[in-house]
Amino acid sequence: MTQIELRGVEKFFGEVQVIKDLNLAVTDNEFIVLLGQSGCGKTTSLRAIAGLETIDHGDILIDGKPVQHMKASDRDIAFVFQSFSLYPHMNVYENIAFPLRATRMNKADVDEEVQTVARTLQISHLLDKRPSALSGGDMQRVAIGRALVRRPKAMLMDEPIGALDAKLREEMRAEIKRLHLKQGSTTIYVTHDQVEAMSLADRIVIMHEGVLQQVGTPSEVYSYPANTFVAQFVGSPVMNIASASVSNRAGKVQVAMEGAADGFSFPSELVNRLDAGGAARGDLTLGVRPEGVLVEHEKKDGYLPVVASIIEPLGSHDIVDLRVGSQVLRARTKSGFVPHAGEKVWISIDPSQAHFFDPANGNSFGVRL
Ligand SMILES: Nc1ncnc2c1ncn2[C@@H]1O[C@H](COP(=O)(O)OP(=O)(O)OP(=O)(O)O)[C@@H](O)[C@H]1O
Repeated sequence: MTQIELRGVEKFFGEVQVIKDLNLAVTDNEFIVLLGQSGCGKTTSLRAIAGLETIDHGDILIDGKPVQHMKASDRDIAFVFQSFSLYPHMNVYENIAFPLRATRMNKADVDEEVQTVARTLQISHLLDKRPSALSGGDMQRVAIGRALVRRPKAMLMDEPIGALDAKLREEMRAEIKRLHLKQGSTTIYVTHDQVEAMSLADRIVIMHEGVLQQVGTPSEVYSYPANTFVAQFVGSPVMNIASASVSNRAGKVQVAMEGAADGFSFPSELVNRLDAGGAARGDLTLGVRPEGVLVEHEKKDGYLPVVASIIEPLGSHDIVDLRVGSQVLRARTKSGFVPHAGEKVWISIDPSQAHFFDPANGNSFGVRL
């Protein structure tokens, strides 16, 4: 059982505040991913939990006990870095055994633990090799093995597969997930790669400029982004974000993008929901993922004529840029559906896939149809 909690954690480097009032409760066996752009404070947060960095304010609790004044070595937390940080003069067996030898465990028990971890990570055949003879993926397996072998209370991983090439990253991602399902240890994992975050996390913590933006399951942050930052950070290609206005004329609700003569038709309940969500009538920020932009060759009720400007063929589907008023919406279509740039098509927005944000602060009104 390991729970980790951060309460009002703040951290300054000189004058610069890099963590601002961070509150987070990680439950036992949970796989939490800290996600955000470079410099948003992910690594500093992780290092603070491990005790590798001090904090200026707040509490860090492990199993309910404040640990912010405790030495890193007393927190019983394992840390896996992006650089593999193995001892080059030791073979794989000795690297994995090292943390156990430091606890003066007897030789037979050390051997049993090392062999078990090696089997779990499928590196038994590498035990007598030196790190220099290993591939990047195997080096990281060994680093993870060395972290796991002493059965820490929690595993902290800082971009552990960031230095590997794309194919190997995908493989290692699956392995880390398998390992977590098998071992079930409380894990906090840092990455700037949203695909990695979505595929590994029980819950994702999205950070921006030292401020936590949203915590949720991958499907929660994808389907109900709390603000435009999260909306555009999670999902690929990114969600379209556009200035728009909502009008209600003669019982017909229209959502018009800035600069467009006409609007898209929306069910009339949208206005009631936006009112209930606290949105002022009129201008707002519309968000829609490319799969929520509907494209037809022929005129249909509620559709607007537009011209395709750029087509990106991606094999399984295309991404088509469509100019609407002064803005561009990106749509996901079947491959070849819009054959050429310059093609005139008709588009609408699937009301059930529309998001509405406050243009003043980017926060979601929490309204979905
Ligand atoms: N030891 C330090 N001294 C001064 N500033 C630091 C130190 N460590 C980090 N910073 C600054 O704190 C901010 C947050 O850094 P941090 O490494 O936590 O971000 P990150 O989101 O993990 O980014 P990255 O993915 O690039 O590591 C950055 O602006 C960074 O330059």
